[in-house]
Parts: sequence; structure tokens; C-alpha cells
Amino acid sequence: MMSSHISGTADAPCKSTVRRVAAQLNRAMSEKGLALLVNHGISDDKLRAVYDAFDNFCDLPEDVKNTFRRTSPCNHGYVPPGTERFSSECVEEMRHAFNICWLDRNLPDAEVQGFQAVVTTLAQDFQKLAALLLRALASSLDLQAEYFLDSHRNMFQEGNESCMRLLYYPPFGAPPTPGVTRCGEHSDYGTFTLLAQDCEGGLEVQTSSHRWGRVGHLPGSILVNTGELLASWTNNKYPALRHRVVVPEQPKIRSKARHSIAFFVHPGNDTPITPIQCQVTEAEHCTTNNCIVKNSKSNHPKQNTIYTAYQHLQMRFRETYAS
Ligand SMILES: O=C(O)CCC(=O)C(=O)O
Ligand SMILES: [Fe+2]
Repeated sequence: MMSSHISGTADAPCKSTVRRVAAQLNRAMSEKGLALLVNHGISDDKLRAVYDAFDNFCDLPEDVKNTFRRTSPCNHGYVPPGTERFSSECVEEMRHAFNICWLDRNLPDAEVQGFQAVVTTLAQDFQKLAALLLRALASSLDLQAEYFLDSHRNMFQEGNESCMRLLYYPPFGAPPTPGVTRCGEHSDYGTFTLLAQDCEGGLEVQTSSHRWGRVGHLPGSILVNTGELLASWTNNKYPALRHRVVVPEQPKIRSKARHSIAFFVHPGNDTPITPIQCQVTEAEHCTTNNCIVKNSKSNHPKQNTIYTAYQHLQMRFRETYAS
């Protein structure tokens, strides 16, 4: 498996926990762009409750679902299959998504009983876990403890684009027609992403040698993967991880639906992404030279240009949404 396991507790992290997580995270993020977290404090029951709530939403009539549709430039809302395209090589990406950017409005609470309560409790747990990781990240780069945390304090409030995305990938009875996939290749746009998945359903990541490898599914684990803002922030010490979700070949796996929840961690919109002078080791230098960020269209407008988190995000949304 292409990953590292990190043990730790999210509540009230003591300095030694932060330091231990930092050392493990540093290695995993710089060499592979991802880490698998265990003992992370997010219960399976809470994840399952949100998967069920989103299933109930997807079962609603089209016209009801459509009243919750995402409308640019706001990222909150329902995104039906085929609307968002990560890869220009794919004709259709088959998934239902609900981007949750607010916890207090425009949620289908009247249509799906308990929707708001289950997403809110889960989002709060993700936020706690993100805070621990933001501290660990700062420690891994020898920065003051709250260096990253300070710019991420306003998640789910005005001026911050952090988002919890619920995903449902329908089953495939037959092999997909060419160009149809579950999720085209891309890297995420923010600082990092926390990803929970319910089963083995085709998640793949690109290694430094440009090969695609399966992530597999370690029940109960949460994957953390680096995003484009973190790559720019750290001068590519932590390169953004390219990933995709393919339709599995084996009929038994392909014919199962897949659920996942991606928690995209973003700093406040006005945060200038000023590259930090990081020490890059010889081993990391090799990894970074091959790195995915450099050969993707996902790079920011100009190398060495200081831009804000919001400018970067709006540019990337324009690339992925037709609307
Ligand atoms: O469903 C997944 O496992 C990945 C989803 C993803 O990469 C995304 O929505 O950015
Ligand atoms: Fe992603």
C-alpha cells in the first residue's frame, strides 16, 4: 500500500502528539503526497449516517434535487452526474455530489429528515482533525505552531471556501463506454483534503514516476492528500497529489455503488499564498522534480506570482465547471 499510517488523537493534542504526527506527515506528504490516518476520532457511525442521508437525497425526484443545485460562483449545492469535469479526456464523470459550504442554510433538511444534524456533527469532527493536522504541518516545517491554523480559523463562515463534499457513485452493471469514468484525474485545489470512503471503488493516485496505483480501502481509515495551495505554499516540498476514481474492472466490485466524503481544507480567501522557504532534502528534490503539479494544467497563473487563495480557487472552478 502506498501510504503511511498515523496514530493520534484529534482532541486537545499535546505537543508530543503534534510532533509525532508532524514527523510522520512530513515523510508521507513529501514522498507520496498522501497519508492514511487511523485513530483519527471520526466514528464510522457518523460517516455511515451521512452516506445514508445522501442516498436519501439522491433518491428524491430530479426537480426536487434541482432546487439545491450549485450555481457559480458559489460552490455550495448539488452537482448532478456529468456536470463537473476534472479531465478533458473524459466525456462524462458519473457521480452525484453535494458541496456543503454552509451548515446553516440551503440544506435539504425538510426533504431528508435529520440531514443538517448529521452533516453538522461530521463537519465539526473533520474540522477538529484538520486543526490537528494544520498544527502538525507547521511543526513539520519548523514554523510557529499556529502558522497555518491562523489562516484557516473561519471554515464554514463567510470568506472561506472550505467544503465538505458528499459523493455517490452509481454502480456499473456493464463496463463503461469509452470516456465515461467515476472521477477524472486532478489534484485538489486547497491546502489538503481529508477523504473517507466506504469501500474499494476505484480510487487511484499518481506516483512520482507518473504511474497510477490503487489506494485500496483500509476500513475506518481517512486519507489525507496534499492540495495545490499547499504545494505553492511550500515551494513544492509537499507536491499536490494527482488522483482519480476509475470504474473498477472486476464486475463484482464495479456493480457496487461507492460513497465517499471529501473534506476540502482551505485558508481564508484573502490569504496570500507566499511560498515559505522550506528545506528540501535530496530525496524530496527527486520526488518533486518528477512531480505532478509541474506537468499538469493545474498550476497557478505564473510561477513566483503571489496570489490569494480565492484567486487560485476561482481560476480552477472556471476550468472544471462548464457553468
Ligand atoms: O471519491 C473519491 O474518492 C475522490 C473524490 C475527489 O477526488 C474529489 O471530489 O475531489
Ligand atoms: Fe479530489
